[in-house]
Amino acid sequence: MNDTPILALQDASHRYHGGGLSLDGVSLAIAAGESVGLVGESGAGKTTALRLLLGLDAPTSGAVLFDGVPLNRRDAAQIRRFRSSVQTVFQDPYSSLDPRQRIDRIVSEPLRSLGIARGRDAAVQAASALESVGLDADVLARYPHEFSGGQRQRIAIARAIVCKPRLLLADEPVSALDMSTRIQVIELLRELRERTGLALVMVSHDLGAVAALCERTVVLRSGRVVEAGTTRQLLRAPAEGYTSALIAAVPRLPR
Ligand SMILES: Nc1ncnc2c1ncn2[C@@H]1O[C@H](COP(=O)(O)OP(=O)(O)OP(=O)(O)O)[C@@H](O)[C@H]1O
Repeated sequence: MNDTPILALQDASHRYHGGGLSLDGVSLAIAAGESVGLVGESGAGKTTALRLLLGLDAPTSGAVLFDGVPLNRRDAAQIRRFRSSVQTVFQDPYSSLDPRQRIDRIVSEPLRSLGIARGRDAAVQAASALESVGLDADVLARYPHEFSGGQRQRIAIARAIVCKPRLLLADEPVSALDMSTRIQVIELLRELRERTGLALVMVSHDLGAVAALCERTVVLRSGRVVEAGTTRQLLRAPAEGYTSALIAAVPRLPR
């Protein structure tokens, strides 16, 4: 069995141009099939950590390791492997789908850009990805504006899983949705993970969503990890006052 994490931050720090440290010596590893929640108050560094994990920004010091090897944006072969293994879902399903493209083009885009499939093969795989998020193949010829927020987030998830990645990085994937849609999308992500073994890193303000989806939770404050452990343990008996305050800020959380 291969124990090397799929993706890891190794003592990673990051500084935006002209600013202070947005991330300060963070280590975090995600192994196959794991689910990790990243929580913390606004400005804690959650999105920065996710941007480093996605290779969108490079750490100022420390490293991002993909399958144990430092991620190098200039290594085209590695980046191609990375993109077929690590996919992402963003917060806003209204801005994340190109309004001028039909759903079949949107969902099959990773297959074409990664050279995995084209034409009829890509269409078949897109239809299958849509089916696995609970949408019929008849949505393929339609455009994003014809769908609700929850349906759009399903389409974004279909696009993310069409190339059968090992890890999904999700930045507030349910925050823009109303409560009942939120529960459905959480249930969909949970079911996808169970069925495919997809690993998940989720940034969320919603500790209820983290409790439902993530076995482990990492708490960030001012760019540092202040607490990390199983989500169950952390929610029941937080070691840090900061974590207790985050929990107390959530109106109704299953305990
Ligand atoms: N593009 C940027 N340029 C300069 N500073 C930035 C930039 N983006 C974020 N920062 C700063 O980096 C720090 C971490 O921000 P980050 O967005 O990672 O936090 P976050 O935990 O995701 O917050 P939120 O929950 O509000 O999205 C903050 O102090 C923020 O002001």
